[in-house]
Amino acid sequence: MGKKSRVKTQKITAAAGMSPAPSSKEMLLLVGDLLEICSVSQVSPSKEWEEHLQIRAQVEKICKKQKGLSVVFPGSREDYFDKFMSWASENGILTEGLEICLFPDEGYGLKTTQELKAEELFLWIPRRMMMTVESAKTSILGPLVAEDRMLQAMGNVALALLLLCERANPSSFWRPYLCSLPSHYDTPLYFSMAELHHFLGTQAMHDVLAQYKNIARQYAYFYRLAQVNPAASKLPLRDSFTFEDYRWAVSTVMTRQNQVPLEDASHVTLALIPVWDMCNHTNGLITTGYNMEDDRCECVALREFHPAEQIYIFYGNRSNSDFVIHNGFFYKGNVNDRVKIKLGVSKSDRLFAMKSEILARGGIPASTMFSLHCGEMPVPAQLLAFLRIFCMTEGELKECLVGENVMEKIFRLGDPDFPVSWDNEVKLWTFLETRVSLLLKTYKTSLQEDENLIADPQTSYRTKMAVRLCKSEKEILQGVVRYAACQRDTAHHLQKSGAPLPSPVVCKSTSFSEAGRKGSESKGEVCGEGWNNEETMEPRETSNSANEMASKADI
Ligand SMILES: C[S@@+](CC[C@H](N)C(=O)[O-])C[C@H]1O[C@@H](n2cnc3c(N)ncnc32)[C@H](O)[C@@H]1O
Repeated sequence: MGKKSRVKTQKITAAAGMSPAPSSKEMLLLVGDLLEICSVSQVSPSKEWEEHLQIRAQVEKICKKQKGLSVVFPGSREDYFDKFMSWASENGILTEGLEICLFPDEGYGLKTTQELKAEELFLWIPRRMMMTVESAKTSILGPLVAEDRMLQAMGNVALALLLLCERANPSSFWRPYLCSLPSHYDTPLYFSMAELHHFLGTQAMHDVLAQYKNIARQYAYFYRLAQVNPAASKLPLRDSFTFEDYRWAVSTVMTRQNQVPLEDASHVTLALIPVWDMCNHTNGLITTGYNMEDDRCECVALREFHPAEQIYIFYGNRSNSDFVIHNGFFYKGNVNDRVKIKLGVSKSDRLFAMKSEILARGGIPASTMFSLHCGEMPVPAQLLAFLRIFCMTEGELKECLVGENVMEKIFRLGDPDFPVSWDNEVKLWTFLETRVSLLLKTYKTSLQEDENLIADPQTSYRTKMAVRLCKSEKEILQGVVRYAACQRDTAHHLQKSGAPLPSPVVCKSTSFSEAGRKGSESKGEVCGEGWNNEETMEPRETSNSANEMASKADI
């Protein structure tokens, strides 16, 4: 069926002037080499760029062979918006008062045609309209998911492959949705080498390169699987599965996925949620939840919106590095912005055993990534506790290990109001100031140079994004240096004046762990890191309270 419509979207195989489609054997060899290059683990930071060049060269070789083989829809996405919104409303999505509109900063988004009050329900999407990992299991992809451990463990990959299978099917139920999606993205997977270069020296660079490597490795793994596994014999991926296809599908999932509860609420699953995923991000609270009674995702207004205004939602507590790497945009004025910094107790430290024991009791690894935040309070409780332990004398360490109320003492280490000693305070703030000042020296450009590049109309959107990230990292780090110097001076002054240490009457803190973000854990040896964009919608009673939903949904 669908021969006629297939003509429109089917791949172009060896059209005039093009090289003939590569043989499966040839492709398997190229892809096998890619898998090998991408399977080297633990590359030292100084070698990561070199490794990336090697991966890129192999990917480019593959892409050259695959030129013209991807499925593309004719015309542009806006040609399909009317059909998409009609399909959505005919199938139970509440679209009344909503229009898709082009906005200068965020691309397409949702506009309200009516007055919306804060916390007013304006959009719902029934479960059957979502593309979920469960849809993948019951689709043509089902037999492969049932067989492959990697696909079972990585819902985001299953969703990406489902997108590609549905895109190749002219009679897909999802067609109006698929046609409405962007044809390309601004995630770093799409950056040219020249654009990527602007991440050099940033704290985000490692994650940018790791993302590319993971996706290239996944592509090689799943390309091979589609070719050799009998459970994949009926998949359109066997005839055509290009790197470009995978980069598109991964970026679609990465920039639009969300977690929703399963029907029986036992677990969560990943979902693409049509129409809702047209909403762009602003600072605020999560206002989307899952109504288990009506089995649908519901979204209430973050604040009041007037007719013709864009409706924004809040994507979650993410840094600009998260936004750039996983969503392909930089958000100016991000109140949750932060920079990662690696700190650890050296194994050659004479007091390593005591320090790591106290850290372990407080749930902090002896060596890990910490966050430095933007704003007035750049040092979170967990990092403060680490720094205090890191700088303790043997006597101070013993006090946290033996005696009464040691756990209370350990948890209090994250409380800025209760220093261990003035000497410890002076040491830890001096250490942080020095460490972050050194980090600032590794950046390749000055703030002024960044600003010039951003202001230059010749600079590409993607380059601007990388430069803005670089600039914001430096600004956060400069803020930390100023804060640490100020804290050090205050402690020094109090020490000199013989001020008594504040003594706690009631223990204020019970834990200094930072709220963990979903999706950052490693999900499999071949596939590496998750794509780190999903938020969770927890089951909830029918309610319009934005705050109630936010507290339940923002994990
Ligand atoms: C869920 S989609 C929203 C709809 C999207 N604008 C579109 O055209 O399909 C998320 C994407 O929208 C864009 N976006 C969302 N919020 C943004 C913002 N505040 N600034 C710039 N781009 C934004 C980014 O490209 C992001 O990957």
